[in-house]
Amino acid sequence: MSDALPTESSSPDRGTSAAPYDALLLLSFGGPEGPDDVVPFLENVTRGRGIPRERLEEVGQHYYLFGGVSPINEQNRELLAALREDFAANGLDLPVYWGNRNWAPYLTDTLRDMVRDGHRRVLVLATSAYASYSGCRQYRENLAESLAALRAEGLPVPRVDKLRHYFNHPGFVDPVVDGVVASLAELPEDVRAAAHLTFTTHSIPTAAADTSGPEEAHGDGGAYVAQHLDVAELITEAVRKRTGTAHPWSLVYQSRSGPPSVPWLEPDICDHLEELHGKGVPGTVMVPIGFVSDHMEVLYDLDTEAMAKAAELGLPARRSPTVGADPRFAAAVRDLVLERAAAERDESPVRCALGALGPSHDLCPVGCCPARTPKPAAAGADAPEF
Ligand SMILES: CC1=C(CCC(=O)O)c2cc3nc(cc4[nH]c(cc5[nH]c(cc1n2)c(C)c5CCC(=O)O)c(CCC(=O)O)c4C)C(CCC(=O)O)=C3C
Ligand SMILES: [Fe+2]
Repeated sequence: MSDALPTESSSPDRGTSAAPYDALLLLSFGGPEGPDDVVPFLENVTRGRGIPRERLEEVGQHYYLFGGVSPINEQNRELLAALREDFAANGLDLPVYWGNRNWAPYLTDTLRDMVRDGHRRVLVLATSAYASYSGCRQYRENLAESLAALRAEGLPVPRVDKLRHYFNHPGFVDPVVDGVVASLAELPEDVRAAAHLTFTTHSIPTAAADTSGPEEAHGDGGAYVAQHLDVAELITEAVRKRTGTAHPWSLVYQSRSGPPSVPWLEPDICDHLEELHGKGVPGTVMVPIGFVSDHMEVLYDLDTEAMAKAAELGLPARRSPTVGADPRFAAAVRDLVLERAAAERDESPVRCALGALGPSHDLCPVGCCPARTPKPAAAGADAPEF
């Protein structure tokens, strides 16, 4: 159980051995890099997922507004560079690769390269910090599918493990706190002290939220909502320590898709901005804690749509940055890699985590974040063959 693990709020010295691992794989979503990529990208994302055609056309327009380019790939290149730099500077000799679910470089191609380069024990960093089907199990399904493809090609199949959820690692949280403090300072002085912190994340179907994480661990909203609430609370407290102000806050949702008949997590951020304004709140900072970089869901759904809503209401608003390629995040990944490597060597490492929930599990338990239609998933307790 995670609550029995020794926990620290800052990283201990862990040495430099990643053994038994021989490579790290950055696993992400992928995004289009030009107008011709947009439709094939959206087809990849939505294959078999029942998203209405109108929603797809609408989301396509979001990408065309930015020349058909999502910033996510460039941001992952920057994270890759930050990881390599941090590892090299700290004596961690572990090659880092990058593969995506929905766009080149595709996961299967990257894993094939890794195997050809001789790697057999691969650790995976997914660019989602929380538990959920979309942010965790779906990546594990992608891994299982790619490993099966390699096996079908007659290649050796590496063993893959996935790093634990890092939403409450100080290297993920601290840069966000800095960003919130800076964004508050950019609000007009007369609204700053009473400004509301609007924490935001991706909406998902309530059924997916309720079943996220280990089944027995959480109530309504599952691990997904519980983890976001924990992060929101600890960021608010860290901001209070820095500014002396206990800002009121809420957790809201964005980027909903799927048919209206299916319930998703609410309130939507734009409805919430209206509500805040109606209650006389003088200003807000939107804090996208659900995302690891300022990709399209941030650039469009927050910077374009939610900002337009705030302007329409006359509500002063700022959007604080995501962690991106912050060197503290790169150092956090190194800490998590060394922690997991030590755990694999049965060394009972100290786990670094903030907040009330404690460090997340290393190995997703059987049935964690279930899919609507069960598929093989690698890197979990229900996937011993990988
Ligand atoms: C929890 C979560 C994260 C965070 C965790 C993580 O990062 O993994 C996330 C990230 C992202 N989602 C992204 C893009 C899209 N997500 C879609 C659709 C969906 N996302 C969902 C959930 C999540 N999504 C869900 C439940 C759906 C419905 C369909 C389904 O069950 O799959 C669609 C289809 C059209 C639409 O409905 O919007 C698109 C285009 C991009 C790329 C942005 C860029 O290009 O910069 C990123 C990082
Ligand atoms: Fe998404």
